[in-house]
This record gives sequence, C-alpha cells and structure tokens, in this order.
Amino acid sequence: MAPVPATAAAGSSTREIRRAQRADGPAAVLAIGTANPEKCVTQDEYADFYFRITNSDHLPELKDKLSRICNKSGIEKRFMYVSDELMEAHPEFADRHLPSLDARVEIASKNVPELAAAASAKAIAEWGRPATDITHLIFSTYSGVKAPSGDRLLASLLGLRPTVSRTVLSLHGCYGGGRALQLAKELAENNRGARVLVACAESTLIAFYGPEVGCNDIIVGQALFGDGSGAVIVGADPVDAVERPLFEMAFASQTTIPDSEGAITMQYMKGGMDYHIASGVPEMLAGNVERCLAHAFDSVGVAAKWKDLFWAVHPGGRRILDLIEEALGLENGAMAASRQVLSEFGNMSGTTVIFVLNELRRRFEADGAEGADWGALMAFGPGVTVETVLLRVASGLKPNQ
Ligand SMILES: CC(C)(COP(=O)(O)OP(=O)(O)OC[C@H]1O[C@@H](n2cnc3c(N)ncnc32)[C@H](O)[C@@H]1OP(=O)(O)O)[C@@H](O)C(=O)NCCC(=O)NCCSC(=O)/C=C/c1ccc(O)cc1
Repeated sequence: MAPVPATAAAGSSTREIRRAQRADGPAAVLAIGTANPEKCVTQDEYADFYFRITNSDHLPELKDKLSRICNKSGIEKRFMYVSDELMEAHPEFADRHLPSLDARVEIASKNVPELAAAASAKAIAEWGRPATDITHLIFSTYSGVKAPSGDRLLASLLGLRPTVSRTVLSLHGCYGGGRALQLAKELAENNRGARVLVACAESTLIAFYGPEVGCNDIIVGQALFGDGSGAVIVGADPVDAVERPLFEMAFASQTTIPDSEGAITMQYMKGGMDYHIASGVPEMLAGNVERCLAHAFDSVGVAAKWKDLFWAVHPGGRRILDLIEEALGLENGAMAASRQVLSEFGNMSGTTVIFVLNELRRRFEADGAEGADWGALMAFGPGVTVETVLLRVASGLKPNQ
C-alpha cells in the first residue's frame, strides 16, 4: 500500500499546500522490534570473563570492585559481541593506549547495521506493510563512525526504496533513542503518509578495553553496558485494519541541564571510545526530571499526577531508577519495565528505551491496558541531556477497540 500523497487543489496558496502536506492526527508508535547478539554473559561470571580476556588478573582490587558493582547493578545478564575469539584475533583491544580504532570501526560498521536490520525486520513484520512503504529512516548509533554511514547498509539490507530519506544520529549516547523518536514524531506529523523507521543499535566493542588503576568509570561502564538494537515504526493517521497504533506521541521536548558538560562524556581516541561517567549523575538526573515532566505536561494542558502515569525511563543504572522514583514520590514498582530490561540486557545506551517501550507494550497486552492512559518516556545522556516524550496508550492496546 503506497503512502497517501500530499496534494492540494490547483492554484492553492503555499499555506494551503502546507496544510495538505501535514498529517491530521498525532504520530504514533505502530510497531516495535528488538535484537541482540547471540553471546550472553551472566553478571555473576562477568568479572572473571572481563579480567581474563583483558589479561588483567594481576589487578585483584579492581576485579573486586567490578564484582561489587555487578552485584549492585540490578543486571542478571547482558549480550555482547566481545568474546574470547575476538580478543584472540585483536589482543590490542585490551589496551586502550594501543592504536585499535580502525579495526573496531571496521567490525562495528558491519555488525551494528546488521543488528539494526534484525530488529527492524521484526518491527516491519509486525507492522504488516512492505518495507518499501518506509519513507524515512533514522539510524542512531555511536558505533562505527564512517561515511557512507551504517544507515546506507541498513537501508539496503532491508530493501528500502532508493528515495527513502535517511538521517544518522551519532554520539548521542544514552539519549539517542529519545532524540530519534522525537525526530520521527516531527517527520510523521509534518509529512502526510510518512512512515518513519527509527533504528538504534549499539555495540560496546567500540569502548571495550582493560581496567586501569585510577580510572574507576571504566569499571562502572564495563559493569553496566550491553549490545542491542531497537527499532520502531512511527506514523500518523494509521490505516484502519492494517496498522495497529500502540502509543500516541503527544509531546516531545529536550532539556540541557545547566553546568553539566563534563558529567557524561564520550570521545573517539586511537584506542577506542573513551568515556567518563561522573559519580553524581544519578543525583543530577533525580534533581531535574520533575521540572522536565512539569514543562511537558503544562505544554499540553494536562494536570498529571506522577503516580497515575506509566513509565518508560532509560535504566542508565539501578541507582538512577531508584533516585528518580524517590524524587517523584513513586511507589516501588512504577518503573518495573525499566528494571526488567536492565536486568535482562543491561544498559544498551540509546537503544534501551525502545526495549522498555516493548516491555511496557508486552505488559499492557498481557493485562489488557485497563485504565492506562498517559505515560512518560525519558532518556538521558551526554550534555547532560534529558529527552521527554509524553505517550498515550493507543487503540491497538485497548481491549475491544
Ligand atoms: C550500579 C551502580 C554503579 C553502583 O551501585 P550503588 O548502589 O551506587 O553502590 P555503591 O554506592 O556501593 O557503589 C559501588 C561502587 O561503585 C563506585 N561507583 C559508583 N558510581 C561510580 C562512578 N560514576 N564512577 C566511579 N565509581 C563509581 C562506588 O564508588 C563504589 O565503589 P567501592 O566503594 O569501591 O565499592 C550505581 O551507582 C548506578 O546505577 N550508577 C549510575 C551509573 C550512571 O551514571 N549511568 C549513566 C551514565 S551512562 C553513560 O555515561 C554511558 C557511557 C557509555 C560508555 C561506554 C559504552 O560502551 C556505552 C556508553
């Protein structure tokens, strides 16, 4: 089924043409797919695995620290491309002071779009329309920076049309999924008939290296991050009996927290992507989310009570969820979908929030979404940046509709 063309009557004013180009209704999430690499490492075995493959067993204090953080992480297991075989083939990856960026980018620029294609294929199958009906592609990743970028390979793996409008978002880190969804909303609402495929994919391979005395955030990152891809199809004015809207996207905004530039950083270096995670990040986020939420709900004129919302919050770390729940006065369990994803997959950076949306959808499908209405998706990353998207449960998740 071809997208609805944007037409206005002959002799129309530019304003009328513009109106005809816009969708009538709000953007909605029409389908979701996720994928992970095959290799799974349990959190119990991670410290042994990591110190062995980076030849670091001579640093037992750091190994104990990693074990302590793993125990408190709220993570049971993670999926990743990094393996014994990979490290045997690339021993230089263990030492971030050795040049290895070329090899990392070479591997990631193939693996990461392929992972994105696996998640996207699932979303397209659920959507029920041909891949050639996708009009826009937004690909978000910080893995494998080169041109042409991974979006080109992704489009060809999926068989998208040659006129698909492609955009790459890079180095947004953990807020990439939130940013991509906001952009998809703008595209869908401003282009009648548009169907936007959002694909986020990350591999820790780009930032995997051995521990170092005095660099504790390396240990924190190694304890939390995993590989995965999440894909979402976004469109407005769903086609009856073909498309099933899951969540309407009522409002989206971005906030930069003042004086926070150095709190989360990522930078490509010769030995891989360097990163820094300040220890006050959970407190900083907890101190700012309520303001972001209040601004978003005020903008749509809705007097929301936090305890009545459903939540799709990026599980950047267990402590981030704990402190945000506390700051908003939420009951333990309000962020169960985020905690479940954290437990099963770890923090997959920008991709994670799509897994959380999928988990929420699964829960609504199981329970009938009785009484559920408004919710908030929030993602955080370098900046420090907070993405807020207000969601509403849509007809596809409501019983008897
Ligand atoms: C699960 C944590 C890590 C620990 O649990 P806890 O309840 O705080 O427990 P503790 O207070 O006992 O802390 C355990 C240990 O972790 C240490 N620690 C606690 N955060 C820190 C800290 N940011 N620095 C360096 N030591 C710390 C802490 O000092 C302590 O060390 P030790 O006393 O030796 O056991 C918890 O703090 C937590 O969830 N933190 C949030 C992590 C966080 O900020 N995430 C968001 C940023 S995400 C991001 O930047 C992404 C970058 C990225 C990078 C690479 C990629 O491949 C992909 C992405």
